Amino acid sequence: MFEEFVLAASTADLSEEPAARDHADAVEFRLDLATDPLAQLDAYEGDLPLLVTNRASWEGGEAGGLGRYDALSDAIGRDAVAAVDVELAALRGAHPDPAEESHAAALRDAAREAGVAVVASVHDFESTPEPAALVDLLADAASEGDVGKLATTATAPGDALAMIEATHEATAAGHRVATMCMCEPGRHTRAVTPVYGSKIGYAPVHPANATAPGQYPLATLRNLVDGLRDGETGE
Ligand SMILES: O=C1C[C@@](O)(C(=O)O)C[C@@H](O)[C@@H]1O
Repeated sequence: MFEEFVLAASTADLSEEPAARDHADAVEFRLDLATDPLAQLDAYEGDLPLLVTNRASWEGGEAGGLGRYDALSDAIGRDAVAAVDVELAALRGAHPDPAEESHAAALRDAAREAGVAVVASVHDFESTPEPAALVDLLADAASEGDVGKLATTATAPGDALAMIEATHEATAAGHRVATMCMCEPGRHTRAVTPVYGSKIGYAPVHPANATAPGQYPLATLRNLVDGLRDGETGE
């Protein structure tokens, strides 16, 4: 997974999968936003492979404490689960609780054992650092996972340019990355960074269920990414 660009329909509700199938390559299942996530996984009969995310509250999600690793460990044992998201800060031991690092490392080992890809992720909910700092973050993330993912907050068009440049540089340096800016000034990066090597896009099936600010609806992002790649918009 992630050799080619993967468009993930981001959702807390796996019953959206049939609606996602026409446009998505995978489903990002947000365990932290879901009701009864393990029961939803038990009942899942969809076609699309799942990327499971249980975003920590200290990284902008709703999952509190180390218990979130239990749900992820359970999830990666399922056939439908092809990838798992783990926060880079935990993998790097940058979190104040040292148990985060050991839990994250154990989860990554278990994922590798199960043939499940690891997305090492970083979020900045305030700003977009300079391109050189972004490249460093991407290199760190890519070295900890099969893909290094970076989502930052754009407050001006220059932030989008910084992310595009960093995506290009990190990819040229041989790192497998996924990049995007959150918020309106950076929205177009979601369509454009795949041209420079970004390997994952995230979009809600229904705009009302967006999992981050500035996401395009799924069908729109599919159309934009494919249009930029193939020179056709499908319209
Ligand atoms: O990390 C990401 C990227 C994201 O924050 C976005 O900006 O699209 C959406 C999240 O659901 C996902 O886990």
